[in-house]
Amino acid sequence: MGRAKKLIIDTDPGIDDAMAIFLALKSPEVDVIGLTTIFGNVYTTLATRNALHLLEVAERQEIPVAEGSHVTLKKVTKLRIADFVHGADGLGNHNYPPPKGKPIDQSAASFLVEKANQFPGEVTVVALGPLTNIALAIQLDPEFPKKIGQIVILGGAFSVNGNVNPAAEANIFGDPEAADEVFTCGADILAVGINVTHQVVMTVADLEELSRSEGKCAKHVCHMANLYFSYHKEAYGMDGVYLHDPTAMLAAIDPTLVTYAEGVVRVQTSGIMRGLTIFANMRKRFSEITEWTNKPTVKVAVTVNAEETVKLLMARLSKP
Ligand SMILES: O=c1[nH]cnc2c1ncn2[C@@H]1O[C@H](CO)[C@@H](O)[C@H]1O
Repeated sequence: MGRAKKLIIDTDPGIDDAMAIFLALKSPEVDVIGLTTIFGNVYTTLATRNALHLLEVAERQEIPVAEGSHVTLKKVTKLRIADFVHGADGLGNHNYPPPKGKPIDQSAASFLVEKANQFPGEVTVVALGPLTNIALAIQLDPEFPKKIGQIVILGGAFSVNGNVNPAAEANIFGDPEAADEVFTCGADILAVGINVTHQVVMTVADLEELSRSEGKCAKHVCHMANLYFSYHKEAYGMDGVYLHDPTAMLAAIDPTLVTYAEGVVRVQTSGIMRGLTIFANMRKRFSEITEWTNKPTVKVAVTVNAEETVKLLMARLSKP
């Protein structure tokens, strides 16, 4: 095996974020060099606290946590927080004790820029929340898209309904202006949308199996997961949960788990379809110039090996 891929996780923990973070920490293919935090499932301050808590549970406190933006790219402070999915504390309403660790004295955007400069072309960012920090990194250093290795985005609803409303997926809806800036920045981007993550489900039986494992992270996931399961029962009538963030993380770890199409993605930033992601494939040569013309292309995941994805997540979380 080659050298481990350097990874920064931009995250708003979140129960499925917790699974994805633990998964990365238990995966030899990647070396997690930092966590950056963002609002989304919780406010940014709580995201930072939860990131530090999860590193403590995994006994990986040496990994730096850089706090991200508290507001959207347009400085909007009224945010939509998904406490009804993850609980008021973001981790299933258990009010875990405050972490001992502290975030580093550097913003998320500045940390992202520093690492991209320190290891040009070598750093993968897995973005599990709204894309504000990544957009701020691009504004801070316009060369960031060229210097970052890859950005794997958990976000978007490509040719399917959203989960905030029929148009928009939660992470893109959280900051559509940032998302449009990131999708068109020219970096090597792989977007994993809910059209793909809705195929990857952890069942109650999977959870029970996980709870029998000796893994400390697995046990912690099981402790947190109840509320996430009851939300899916209520919202979708299902006895299982969508593995959004772990699927994006596994696509970064093992790209062969997904197939993708390549084209230009633009994000709707106004009106009733704010947050809509529209992918233009390259098949038609439009006679007119459109908002997609001459923009850099990105990769958008189309299919996923769901069975293998769930299996890998379970195996890795179960490691002691
Ligand atoms: O209904 C919802 N509203 C807001 N956020 C949600 C909802 N369902 C899931 N997520 C969260 O948003 C990301 C995927 O879109 C995931 O991080 C998931 O935990």
